[in-house]
Amino acid sequence: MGVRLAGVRKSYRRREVLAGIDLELAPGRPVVVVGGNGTGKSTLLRVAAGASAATAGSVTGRPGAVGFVPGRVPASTRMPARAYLWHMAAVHGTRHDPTALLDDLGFSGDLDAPVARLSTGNVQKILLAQALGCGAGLVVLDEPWSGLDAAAAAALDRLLVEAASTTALLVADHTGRAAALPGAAVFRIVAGVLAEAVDLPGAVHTVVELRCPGDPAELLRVLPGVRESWLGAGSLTVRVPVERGDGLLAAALARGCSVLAVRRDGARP
Ligand SMILES: Nc1ncnc2c1ncn2[C@@H]1O[C@H](COP(=O)(O)OP(=O)(O)OP(=O)(O)O)[C@@H](O)[C@H]1O
Repeated sequence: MGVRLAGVRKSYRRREVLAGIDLELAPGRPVVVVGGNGTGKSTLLRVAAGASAATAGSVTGRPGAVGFVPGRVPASTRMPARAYLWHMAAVHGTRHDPTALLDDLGFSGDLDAPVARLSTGNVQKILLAQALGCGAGLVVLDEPWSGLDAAAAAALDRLLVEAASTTALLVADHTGRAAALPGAAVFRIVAGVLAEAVDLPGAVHTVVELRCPGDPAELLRVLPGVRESWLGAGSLTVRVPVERGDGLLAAALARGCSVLAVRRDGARP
């Protein structure tokens, strides 16, 4: 059994960032979250990893040890790198040598220097080593390729392919590398909920301009297949894969929208 997020919501003050996330994380099906800045990727990852509490909903089946690379460097990294790795290994309750992955990743810094004084790429390698080297049942990685040189990035590709078959994996990534993992399911967060898998390059889309009653964010949660949306003066424009166009139109009409324009948008690069 994997890790299950059900109806997960997260608000900061009155702003709801996650508005009902349902997600299953299990070995063999790495889940990749892509999308624009501020859509809630890091928030979702923190909640899944147990680093932040959901406002509502549940996360069940989370294993005792979670390997987590946060989007921001944690304060504990004032510790020397070696001490930090052993500290994290103790936190994870593992007997694995936490420095073992550093060679694979091409770590070139001083293990006795405080993590915070290492170069950006070497800090990232320390964070990856503690997350991937502890035998965790769940690994959550926020932009794991960030700051890595080409050799380290390729090494991480290999490590993740290996990890994904035995470990539940949740990755936020804008480089496109995680989406290439075998069996990857790719999602976007649209209006606080997970939207369907992102299309492969070359997919043909329909763009529909609508005038709709009510809250557009609320509507976007129920319109099927939306890949992108734009708010105009009194209109909402959405892009859907061409095969989802009819379903989108039917759902929009059922919600009282009128259709202002429909165009075929051709292949995207
Ligand atoms: N601790 C916090 N307190 C208040 N607001 C927060 C906090 N963390 C995130 N937010 C807000 O929640 C929203 C989602 O942020 P989040 O970092 O999850 O987005 P993201 O998709 O990971 O963005 P990016 O691609 O820029 O990293 C943003 O509007 C952000 O300002």
